[in-house]
Amino acid sequence: MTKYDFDVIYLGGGHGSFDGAGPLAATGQKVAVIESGLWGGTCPNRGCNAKITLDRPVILQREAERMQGLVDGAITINWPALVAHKQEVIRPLPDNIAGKLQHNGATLIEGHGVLQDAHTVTVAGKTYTADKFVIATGLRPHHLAIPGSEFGHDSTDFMALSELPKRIGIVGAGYIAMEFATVANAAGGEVTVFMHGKQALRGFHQPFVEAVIKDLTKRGVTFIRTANVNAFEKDADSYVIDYGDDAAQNVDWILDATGRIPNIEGIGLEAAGVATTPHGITVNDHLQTTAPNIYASGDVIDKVQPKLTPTATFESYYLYQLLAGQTTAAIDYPAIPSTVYTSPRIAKVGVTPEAAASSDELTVVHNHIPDDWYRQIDMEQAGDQLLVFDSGHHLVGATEMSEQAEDAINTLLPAVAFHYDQADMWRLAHIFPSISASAWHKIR
Ligand SMILES: Cc1cc2nc3c(=O)[nH]c(=O)nc-3n(C[C@H](O)[C@H](O)[C@H](O)COP(=O)(O)OP(=O)(O)OC[C@H]3O[C@@H](n4cnc5c(N)ncnc54)[C@H](O)[C@@H]3O)c2cc1C
Ligand SMILES: NC(=O)c1ccc[n+]([C@@H]2O[C@H](COP(=O)([O-])OP(=O)(O)OC[C@H]3O[C@@H](n4cnc5c(N)ncnc54)[C@H](O)[C@@H]3O)[C@@H](O)[C@H]2O)c1
Repeated sequence: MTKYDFDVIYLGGGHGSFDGAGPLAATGQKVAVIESGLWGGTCPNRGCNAKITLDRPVILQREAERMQGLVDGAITINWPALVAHKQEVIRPLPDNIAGKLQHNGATLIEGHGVLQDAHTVTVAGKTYTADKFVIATGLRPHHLAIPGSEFGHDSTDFMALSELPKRIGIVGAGYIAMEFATVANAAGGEVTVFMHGKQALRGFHQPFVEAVIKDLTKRGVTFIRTANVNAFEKDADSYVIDYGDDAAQNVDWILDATGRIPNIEGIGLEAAGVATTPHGITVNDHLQTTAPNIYASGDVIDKVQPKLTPTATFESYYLYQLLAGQTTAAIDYPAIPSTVYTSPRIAKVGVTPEAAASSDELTVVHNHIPDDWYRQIDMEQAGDQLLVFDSGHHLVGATEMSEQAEDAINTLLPAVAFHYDQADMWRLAHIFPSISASAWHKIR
């Protein structure tokens, strides 16, 4: 038994924490998790799970649209019912996550934790000590520092709207802007996206991004490029977005989707000797901060890997293995996949086609999605896939724009992560017909 109350205390109860805290507690270590909001953090309550529930009818609407003639009638989205359904779906998640942690033997502490030194945290006036800490406090929405910024809302506010406003102005052109523009447009909103620069979704294959923008434009979304949004104003019953010299637009609701920033202030990191940058907590290749007994996990880390749930889960599980003494190795990240849940989606993993273009060792294979008989079933009319192979025909990267891109890319992950050769690829027998069989057919 250590001289501390706990072996490990986690600050924050999201994926960066609970995916590893549970298994660690199950080994018999004394583990506590502190959470100031909902158990499970952003992803289940106001991120991935919540968002994808709102997306599902959009997919149905698009599928019915493509299949007109085989099915009759357009699908319209009942927004209030959809938001209520989303709430029903996600309501049990915090209790489920908390219950699982407790079942594994972890102590749950509710409240805002503040480190007092490298071994002590206070929560609502109570003090707890630990041999080690894991900081997993995540990100919060960035708000533009402009006059009237208080009239802007964030993604959590959007997903809680009981009525969909008529005219919606979205500032930013990243994941949240593009996904929520898709949902709001499908549900009948008049959407304008104010882009900071010329490109949306930097980091994704731009021809795919432009195809999605073109499709959304055809559906009535307005994209204003290089909009210098410099003020929000109240105007009777509506709001005005000022975006340049004499350029302004009236809307009923404003989504400020200009990024997310790390929760590193007001939690005692300085007192504990934990160094930070504006992008988050500085860690070494063992996710150890500048205070040797304090680790960090998830979105709050300053890192090159994408700040997504699969990354947070991977880090959390790695820390479990490290703190349980099962490994001493540095973290070895796999290629982290990601998807923008527009319709069509854009998904990617590993080496990009852009990086491949500047290498003599890599080959890019192009597949046009509508040529695949399996995609013809639900009449996909647009979409492309780019596969990157090395000289030994190992798949090292893939990016796809299609209605089922997230599943097509997901199924290929083992080939990328484990460097499958042709023999390995043929050892797998996929359920047929399926999106997996369709995707694997293209890489063998
Ligand atoms: C709208 C939206 C959609 C998203 N969609 C996707 C998606 O489709 N796929 C995907 O992979 N990722 C998605 N993400 C990103 C994903 O949600 C995050 O990468 C993931 O939640 C990170 O987990 P985390 O544990 O690091 O942080 P979080 O889940 O944010 O957890 C941090 C927790 O710490 C708590 N906390 C902070 N400070 C303290 C303190 N001092 N004391 C106690 N508790 C504290 C917070 O309340 C929070 O619960 C989305 C994010 C958003 C906002
Ligand atoms: N499908 C997914 O996996 C998913 C979905 C939603 C969110 N997320 C996560 O949440 C994070 C936050 O999402 P996000 O869309 O807010 O961030 P983002 O970083 O993806 O996009 C931010 C956007 O805001 C713009 N911007 C920045 N400063 C601006 C300014 N001053 N004026 C106007 N525009 C400005 C940027 O150009 C960019 O287009 C993502 O990076 C991702 O980690 C993931």
